Amino acid sequence: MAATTLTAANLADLPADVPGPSYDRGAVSVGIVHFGVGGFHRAHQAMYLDELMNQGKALDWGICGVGVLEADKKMAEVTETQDDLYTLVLKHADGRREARVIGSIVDYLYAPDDPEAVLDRMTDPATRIVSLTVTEGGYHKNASTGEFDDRDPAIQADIAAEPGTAPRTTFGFLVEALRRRRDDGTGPFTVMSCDNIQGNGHVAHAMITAYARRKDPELADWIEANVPFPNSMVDRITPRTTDEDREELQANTGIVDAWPVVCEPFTQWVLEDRFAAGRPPFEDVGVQVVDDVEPYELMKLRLLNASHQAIAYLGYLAGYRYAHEVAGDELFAGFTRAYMDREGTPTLAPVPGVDLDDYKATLIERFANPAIRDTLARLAAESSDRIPTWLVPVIRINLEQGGEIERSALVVAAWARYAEGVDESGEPIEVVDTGRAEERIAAARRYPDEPLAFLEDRDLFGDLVDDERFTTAYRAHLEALHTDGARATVDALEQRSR
Ligand SMILES: NC(=O)c1ccc[n+]([C@@H]2O[C@H](COP(=O)([O-])OP(=O)(O)OC[C@H]3O[C@@H](n4cnc5c(N)ncnc54)[C@H](O)[C@@H]3O)[C@@H](O)[C@H]2O)c1
Ligand SMILES: O=P(O)(O)OC[C@@H](O)[C@@H](O)[C@H](O)[C@H](O)CO
Repeated sequence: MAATTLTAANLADLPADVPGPSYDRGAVSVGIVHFGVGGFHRAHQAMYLDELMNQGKALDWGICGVGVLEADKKMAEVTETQDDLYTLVLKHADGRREARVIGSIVDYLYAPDDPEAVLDRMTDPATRIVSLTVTEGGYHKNASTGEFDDRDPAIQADIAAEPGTAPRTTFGFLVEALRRRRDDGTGPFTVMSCDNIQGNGHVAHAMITAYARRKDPELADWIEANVPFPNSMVDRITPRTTDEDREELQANTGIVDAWPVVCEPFTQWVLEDRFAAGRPPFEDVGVQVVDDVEPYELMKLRLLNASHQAIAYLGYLAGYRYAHEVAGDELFAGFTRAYMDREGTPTLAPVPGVDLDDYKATLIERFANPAIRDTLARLAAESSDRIPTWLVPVIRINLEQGGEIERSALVVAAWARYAEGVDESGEPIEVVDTGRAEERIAAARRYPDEPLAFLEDRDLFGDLVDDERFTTAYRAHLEALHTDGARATVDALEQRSR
């Protein structure tokens, strides 16, 4: 098969079964600036925009991506070489692949190279939405107090900088751009968070205004009064792109793409309709535009994301390395479903139009899709941002209402066991937890002398360490994980609760 390097000039040479943009990309203008162009943004928001553009709509809502981290340099290089084009490959469970080339991202700026160019884009009146997928850690929210946490050195540098100085962080760019737009009368843009955070819009609002208040209280008041931060629930399992994905794409289609995205066929986006200066007609491509996103996002975070945590640590300790292996193992699938039914679901309000039994069954099927090859390492990274956000609220509510906590306690214990950094076969585990890995590993290794040491961090767990019902379950599970291993511990728990 002839090789086609993915560039604008080569779009006409794409194979017949890989559609490219049907619209004239030259006619697309930027309306959205997006921070955090990673796998998920390219599989989700940019795909929805591309679908709209294929319908001849939203051509004034093109995306300009922005990267603020050193690690984003690679994305800058690839977007430059490929005219911002990339291939999105849906992997069906039966082995089928569906590929298409996405054209909705039309520019990419690597902020450290030219911060003023980013601010120029953000202050252009044509920019009406600034969207974010900057991970849970990108919001600087202290999980325990719920307050803005200014300990990140880059955030501290941006707070200390004089007004008008080029920022380094996402918050720095947002607030400086809003200051300039207020001062020159351009007016606000909408800040649209698409991260997996409960109340992602509310959190973005609270943290960004808290940051702004540290720099300029009047500006913070203006942001409070003028900038909308709609909440959203976003869903599509998007693993990291691997070299095998690149090679497979080339072998199947001839397309040479330095950074394609692979993901599951399922996709969902539920979005609140609060925008300062208009929005694309998202509902025309299946986005659910609703008044209140909360029931949907709690359902997703406490069932899907919290279950991912259950799968990650227990599965890894048991010797698995991929999510589908764990979800395909009856014991672990049963445990995960029981967590959902007995601990996650009782904390949820009814979700309009959703049958939760179907939803949960579909989740196990999605996790079990063997084509996705989502690694447990991805799911087990950044645990300090994830367990407190998704699982600790479930535990708290169940403790308050006398509900079950056994399985959640086992997941937390499995995190502690995983954070010791050695698996059940004595192999080292790479614990990825930005800014916290060393401290988490040290706390985990205080077992067995201090069995509750891992829970003592109140930033992460609040007062769980003081709750005897929780600590009794946690201690027993942690001990069982050490003496019997993950599989036997899960098995014993499931036998007991039959
Ligand atoms: N991958 C998924 O399955 C999935 C699904 C739903 C939602 N999400 C959300 O999207 C986020 C990103 O996931 P991804 O798969 O694209 O990850 P990724 O690693 O591919 O990309 C993450 C992007 O965020 C940027 N980023 C990270 N920390 C940042 C910070 N402090 N400030 C600014 N930018 C920062 C990175 O530079 C990168 O561009 C997740 O954390 C989650 O909230 C992901
Ligand atoms: O990407 P994170 O850090 O929010 O969480 C890891 C996974 O649970 C998550 O990426 C899921 O795959 C995703 O939320 C599915 O929509």
